[in-house]
Amino acid sequence: MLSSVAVRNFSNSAVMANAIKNVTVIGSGLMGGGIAQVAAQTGHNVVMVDVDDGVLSKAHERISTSMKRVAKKKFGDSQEEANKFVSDSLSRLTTSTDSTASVKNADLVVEAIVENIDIKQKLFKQLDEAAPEHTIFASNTSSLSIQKIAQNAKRKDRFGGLHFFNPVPVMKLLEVIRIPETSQATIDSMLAWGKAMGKVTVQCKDTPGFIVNRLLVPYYGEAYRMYERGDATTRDIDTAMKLGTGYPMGPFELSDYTGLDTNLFVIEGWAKEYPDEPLFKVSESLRKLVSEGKLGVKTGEGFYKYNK
Ligand SMILES: CCCCCCCCCCCCC[C@H](O)CC(=O)SCCNC(=O)CCNC(=O)[C@H](O)C(C)(C)COP(=O)(O)OP(=O)(O)OC[C@H]1O[C@@H](n2cnc3c(N)ncnc32)[C@H](O)[C@@H]1OP(=O)(O)O
Ligand SMILES: NC(=O)c1ccc[n+]([C@@H]2O[C@H](COP(=O)([O-])OP(=O)(O)OC[C@H]3O[C@@H](n4cnc5c(N)ncnc54)[C@H](O)[C@@H]3O)[C@@H](O)[C@H]2O)c1
Repeated sequence: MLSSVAVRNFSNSAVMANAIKNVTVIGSGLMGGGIAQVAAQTGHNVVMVDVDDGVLSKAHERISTSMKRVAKKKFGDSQEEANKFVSDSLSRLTTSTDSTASVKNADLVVEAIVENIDIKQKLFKQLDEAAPEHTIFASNTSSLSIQKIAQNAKRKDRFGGLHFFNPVPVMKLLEVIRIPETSQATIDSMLAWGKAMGKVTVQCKDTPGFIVNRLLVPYYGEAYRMYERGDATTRDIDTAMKLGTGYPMGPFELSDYTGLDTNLFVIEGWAKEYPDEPLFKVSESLRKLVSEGKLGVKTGEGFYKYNK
């Protein structure tokens, strides 16, 4: 359902931004769960979609735990207010395994499924046929081109990137990405929604890695190469970056936190696309850890060991 400021002339960039009330988040993993959580916490009606009910119920549990942490911080000693915040927020969150049915009332669809171009393209083609005309589509991709993801969708003026950061309930930044066809009304709606989500927005063209990951990838790469040459240990590199620059995590801790499979997927894609760029060369230590199933915090071991 659209609010009274809603307008339907998407070809006119001067029109007022659409107020986004109903949000569908496709993918309920690390990122989709976080996006759905924050959207529900900030008063949006949210449908969260994944491939089966088992995955969705685990995601619902994680969201509920995280919401309690947020509520504790927000309301301190007032248990009553904290409980109300959690139950009101959860009442706005529903789940579904049917992605096409889930977009019937959506003002905005945020896709946060696996980082695979073919699967993302296929999904958006189906959604394009099912969603109302006014619905805005966005991808939370870390590394893929938004233009390529949008390839099979007709609504290119209502397509963009909304790149959140992990953990979504904590990280304040939202990158808003435009492709050449994205209308100004769509950008305005996405910026307004980002603000309503409590995030600080920055804008960027559809360039590899947008702002943050374009800078983060060479940084990781240098750290991995320093370790592989034996110049310093992972622990000392992490300590140096935390205490020397004030970063909350060093590059190896952050890699384990994000997931080494995700890191490998990103860098292999870029190495293939930009074979002459030495900054995008795949790291052998990363490749080895992933081949051994050591994916970081989620599997109990990556560059470091974790208690599961
Ligand atoms: C050559 C080869 C190179 C190959 C490299 C390829 C690289 C590819 C890179 C791409 C990867 C994709 C990246 C993605 O697209 C973009 C990103 O997301 S980048 C990652 C961004 N995130 C960060 O940088 C996180 C940095 N870390 C932190 O900010 C903190 O460490 C932390 C995670 C917030 C945890 O903080 P801690 O203090 O350690 O732990 P606490 O548990 O005390 O938490 C602090 C504070 O936060 C609250 N909190 C934490 N987690 C949650 C949660 N899930 N839900 C709710 N609240 C949470 C917690 O309650 C605490 O609050 P407080 O009590 O302090 O008020
Ligand atoms: N992990 C990060 O730190 C991070 C940060 C920013 C952006 N991203 C991007 O966000 C996206 C999701 O990453 P993630 O870390 O949450 O992954 P994840 O593996 O934790 O979650 C992906 C979820 O999508 C579901 N899924 C897969 N195909 C689906 C489909 N067709 N329909 C519905 N659900 C489907 C999976 O079952 C899984 O639950 C990726 O594009 C990733 O690049 C990741």
